[in-house]
Amino acid sequence: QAFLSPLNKIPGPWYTKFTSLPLKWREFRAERTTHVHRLHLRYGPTVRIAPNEVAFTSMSAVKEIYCSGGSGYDKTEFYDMFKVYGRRTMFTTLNKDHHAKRKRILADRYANTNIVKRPSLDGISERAANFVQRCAESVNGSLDLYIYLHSYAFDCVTHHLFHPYGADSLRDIKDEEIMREVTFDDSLQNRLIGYYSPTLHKIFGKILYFFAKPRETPLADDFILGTSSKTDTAPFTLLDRLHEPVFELDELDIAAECLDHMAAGIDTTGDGLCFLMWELSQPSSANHQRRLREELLANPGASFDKLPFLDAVVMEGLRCFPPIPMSLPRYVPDGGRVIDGYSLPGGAIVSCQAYSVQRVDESVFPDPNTFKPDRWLDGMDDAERKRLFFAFSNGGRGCVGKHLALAEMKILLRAVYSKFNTVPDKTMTMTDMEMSDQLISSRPLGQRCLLSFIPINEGANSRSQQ
Ligand code: HEM
Repeated sequence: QAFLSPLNKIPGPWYTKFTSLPLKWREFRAERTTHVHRLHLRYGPTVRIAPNEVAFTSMSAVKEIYCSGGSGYDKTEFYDMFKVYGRRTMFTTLNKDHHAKRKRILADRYANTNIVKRPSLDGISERAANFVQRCAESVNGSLDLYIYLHSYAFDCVTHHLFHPYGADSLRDIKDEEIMREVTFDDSLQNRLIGYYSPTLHKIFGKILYFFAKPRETPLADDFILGTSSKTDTAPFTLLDRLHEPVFELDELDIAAECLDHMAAGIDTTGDGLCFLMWELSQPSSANHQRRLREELLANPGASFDKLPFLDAVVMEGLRCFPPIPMSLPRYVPDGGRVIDGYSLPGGAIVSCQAYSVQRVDESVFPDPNTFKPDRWLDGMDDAERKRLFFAFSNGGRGCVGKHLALAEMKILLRAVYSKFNTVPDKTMTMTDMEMSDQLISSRPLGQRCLLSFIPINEGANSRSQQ
């Protein structure tokens, strides 16, 4: 059968005609993203990565797979691994009609007009101030950003879901424990075995426990189950919307949706900021850090979304270090489709990964592995760059939390870099910051990121403003 597959015309290593084992091996080793990227560099923008799976990086493929008909092709059962409390949430619905129904309920709370409302933004700013307080306390030592940026993201996302019942993990150790439980989860291998071989997982589940831990988040479950039943949260919150009787969602549906959004909001924003601040702290970025500070100090009253260099820094951070760098798998619809000139049968799995989409086409992103915020300030070809920006995916199933995430990132960076220089702690190694893929997101391998915060004194201020 392998010899007759319509995918045989697609470039790729010979073994992908017969087996997906090399790909699965990389997944188990938390290295899928770089494996797929290397295949793109060797075989081009379209590459076969397994007998029934093809990866793309072109703009036309992104449009076809993720945007055709509004929300693109249906998701694959890969997303079953993210089901919570046995329920399907907006993120885990596979079929686009089911998805559209749920999105109609939720989208309003994530619209930019809702995010920029005072009580929503004030909550983010307060949490950024709590973070800066941590930085100030660490002066003359170092701060583990990995921990505290995840705390910041946890506090911000739960503020948006539950205010006034959001978490306060930057100041309260009990809430920090919840964040640690979610963030230090190590269930990748266990969940992959459950997905690829449910029978093996069932038979050896108990023995497996000692080698590959399942996902267990009792503290987070308690927090969500306790909080999602509240009916008096602020009007801008997601929970307020979910409780509207007209939607007829039961308690478990509501809890599952909230847990999903909480998880979606912690690692993504936390890791995105972590990789970005690490990069900004490198000697090679000293100039970027200086320019960022100059812009912030020269415009103390400007809105966080009206600062061009800050925007460029965030865009370039998400381009170089997309928190979800990995393939977002979709099924080719019945009847088959042609993508980038290749005929694909219905049921084939196709995907794009942000890490490669944002790197492979060097005519749009020259010198793709270098962090260069200025590329986003060059008016030429701006539309091309934005069309290939895939960190939040694209189309109707793209990230609903995008505006919230961008507000959190910019408000935090403004608060920090208006007050401090950052440099890496001497104990950090480059290996600590290598990508370690999880099911869909990637985190720093060492799960630590120590930086030193050096306050900007008045003298330095006036020098940098000259
Ligand atoms: C920098 C931060 C973030 C990045 C890079 C990011 C990226 C993404 C990506 C790539 C997807 C599509 C996943 C797929 O198709 O499999 C997605 C979906 C989603 N994101 Fe985010 N995200 C971020 C922050 C957030 C935040 C703060 C929230 C909010 C609470 C959030 C909630 C969601 C939800 C609910 C979905 C599912 C959307 C749907 O299926 O319609 N994300 N995100």
